Amino acid sequence: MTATIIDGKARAAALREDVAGEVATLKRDHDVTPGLAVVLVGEDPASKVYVANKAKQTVAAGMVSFEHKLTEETSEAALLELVAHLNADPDVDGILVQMPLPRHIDTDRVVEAIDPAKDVDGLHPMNAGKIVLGRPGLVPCTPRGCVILAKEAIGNLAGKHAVVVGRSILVGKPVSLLLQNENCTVSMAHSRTVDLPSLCRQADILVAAVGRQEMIRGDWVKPGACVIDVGINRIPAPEKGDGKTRLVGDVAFEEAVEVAGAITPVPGGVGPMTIACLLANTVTAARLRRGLPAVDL
Ligand SMILES: Nc1nc(=O)c2c([nH]1)NC[C@@H]1CN(c3ccc(C(=O)N[C@@H](CCC(=O)O)C(=O)O)cc3)C=[N+]21
Repeated sequence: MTATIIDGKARAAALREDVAGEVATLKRDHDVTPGLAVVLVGEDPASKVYVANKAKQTVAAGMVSFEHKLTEETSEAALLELVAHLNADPDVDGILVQMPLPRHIDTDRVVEAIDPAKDVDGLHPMNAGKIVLGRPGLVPCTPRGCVILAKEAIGNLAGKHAVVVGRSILVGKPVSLLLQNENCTVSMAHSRTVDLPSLCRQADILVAAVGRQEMIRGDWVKPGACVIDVGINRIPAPEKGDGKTRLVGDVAFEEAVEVAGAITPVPGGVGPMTIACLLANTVTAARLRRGLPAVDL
């Protein structure tokens, strides 16, 4: 059996269309154009590419993009000052500070300085707390993308056993909570889990968010399971030419595709959903900030 490949690129394009429709409605009915500010500190090449993609897709959806590129040497105080400025700017509905930040900057302090109402990354403790409580709020983008893709593949998730491998603040923890809110039975696995392969084999939904290339093998996958691969690992690809690289996930795709019922590819799976969900959160933030009800996106 060969798994259905879950087309994250197509699902993300559909979500961006919905976002563009809501942006047009906001403009028509309320004369509001949502604005997203993205802050990049330093010269990390991968981050630069992501930030450029975010800006392009923000504009394509009809929103305004504000890009702030700061040097690697930027002080924490200067970054906090920029965040305060963006918090106060009425044209800014969403603020995203690209991670990772340089080592001399305290990431938690920066995240906590962002107005929770503008925290389109969903990382502020206030928004994290709302997920725990199952209350509506701004939800982290990659975890939300995982849930949307799982639903795309298997529909209602209620009663499914989801195994989440990885417990990071950015993905593992929030995706576990979102899956619980979808009425899954969730197991959270991590580096100290005993016999990880056999736990994974019990998963109807297997979410791989460890950041280790191809760690999850085909024989860890229950036949017919839905596999969501969050990993974005850039590895050398000498077959493509000198110095070239390619992306691989946390799942050994060629093995898992033979066993799973549905699987996300890397690239073209969760990655594009992350940016589409960021745009959706920006619309949600723009509405809520003006006392308008959130729309389902
Ligand atoms: N504050 C913050 N929020 C983030 O959401 C955030 C961040 N910092 N720092 C870095 C990670 C990483 N991230 C990705 C977004 C899109 C793709 C994506 O679109 N990937 C494409 C391929 C891109 C390529 O070819 O390089 C794909 O998987 O098909 C990947 C990774 C967001 N992150």
